[in-house]
Amino acid sequence: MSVVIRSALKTFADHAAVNKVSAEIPDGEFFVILGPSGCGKSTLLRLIAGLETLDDGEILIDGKTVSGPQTHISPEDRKIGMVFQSYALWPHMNVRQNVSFPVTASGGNAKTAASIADAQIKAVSLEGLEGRKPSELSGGQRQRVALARCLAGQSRIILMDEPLANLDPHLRNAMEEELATFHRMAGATTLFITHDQREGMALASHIAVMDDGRFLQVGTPEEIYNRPATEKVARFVGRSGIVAATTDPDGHVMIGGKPVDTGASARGSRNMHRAVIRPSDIAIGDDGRDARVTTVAYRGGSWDARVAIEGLEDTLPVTVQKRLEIGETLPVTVNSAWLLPDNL
Ligand SMILES: Nc1ncnc2c1ncn2[C@@H]1O[C@H](COP(=O)(O)OP(=O)(O)OP(=O)(O)O)[C@@H](O)[C@H]1O
Repeated sequence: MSVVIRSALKTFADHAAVNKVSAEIPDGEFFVILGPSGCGKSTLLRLIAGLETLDDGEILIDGKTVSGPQTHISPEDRKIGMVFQSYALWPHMNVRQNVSFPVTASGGNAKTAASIADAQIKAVSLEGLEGRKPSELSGGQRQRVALARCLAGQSRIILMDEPLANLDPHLRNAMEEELATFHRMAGATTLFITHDQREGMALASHIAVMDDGRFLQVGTPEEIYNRPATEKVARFVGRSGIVAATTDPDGHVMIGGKPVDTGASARGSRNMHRAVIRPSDIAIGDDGRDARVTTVAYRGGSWDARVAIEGLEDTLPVTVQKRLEIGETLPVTVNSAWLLPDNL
């Protein structure tokens, strides 16, 4: 089922938590809303779920208005599956009963419900805990029960509010893969919110980068990474350095006095630009300029570092295959860059 959001506005006191957001999410998408804490992600999801009313605008599910100026369909009539930060499990039911609840509640027989529940309990690696009550589980285990229950409901639209936030990194990676597999199999339209750009990039078919109640950019993960629309998007997604670029009289784009390839970037008519430099834009080799290492972090097999080049106002990200010391110098060449379109 498709979800269409038209100029959705939600204000708390004087602050627009969701400020005229629009998006068209086709059937079967894995749509990730990515943004820092407090940017309005949860409020937007709650509006789609029907847990909040709109101040203005409209939300349509499968072409039908569910929230609008004169309309507010109740959450239970929207037929949406939800996994929110608060797990909202039934405290008196054990794991199997919780997971099978959506099936029994919609009239499925006990045998079908148990077999669907067991498959989902296995998918989230909770076998052996079927008989436990939520109070006898860890936070991460409860989150997995909530996820399994949502998957068992077989809704055509699933809303997820940071469902993996309480899991340890190992389990989180495994659950990401489970989610991606489940999505490929079931094909339910999924709206997933996170402040973790790595997780968002891994799961999304499209990402909306949200800040201060607005969508800054909507695109595929590759578009958002390779062609960020604004400096905020470039800084929020992936590693980057953002520096001034100029166009010389022959039309070459120059960074720190050297020409760079700006690929598909639009240039506009101005000769001053802001340029985004990613690790893949940088080569390390003998004919480069001296760059001083300012930070280093081991990433398992490689090191992520930042380097400072005299005359450039931001440090640049590099990935190297050997240990570096802070303060040492590397020969660095900036080969390419993306010119930000927001200040053309
Ligand atoms: N019921 C409410 N009453 C008043 N203000 C609220 C309410 N719900 C949210 N807000 C405010 O609206 C803004 C957006 O909140 P929201 O929970 O949607 O952000 P978020 O991006 O989901 O954050 P997080 O990632 O921390 O959960 C915040 O400034 C928040 O304080």
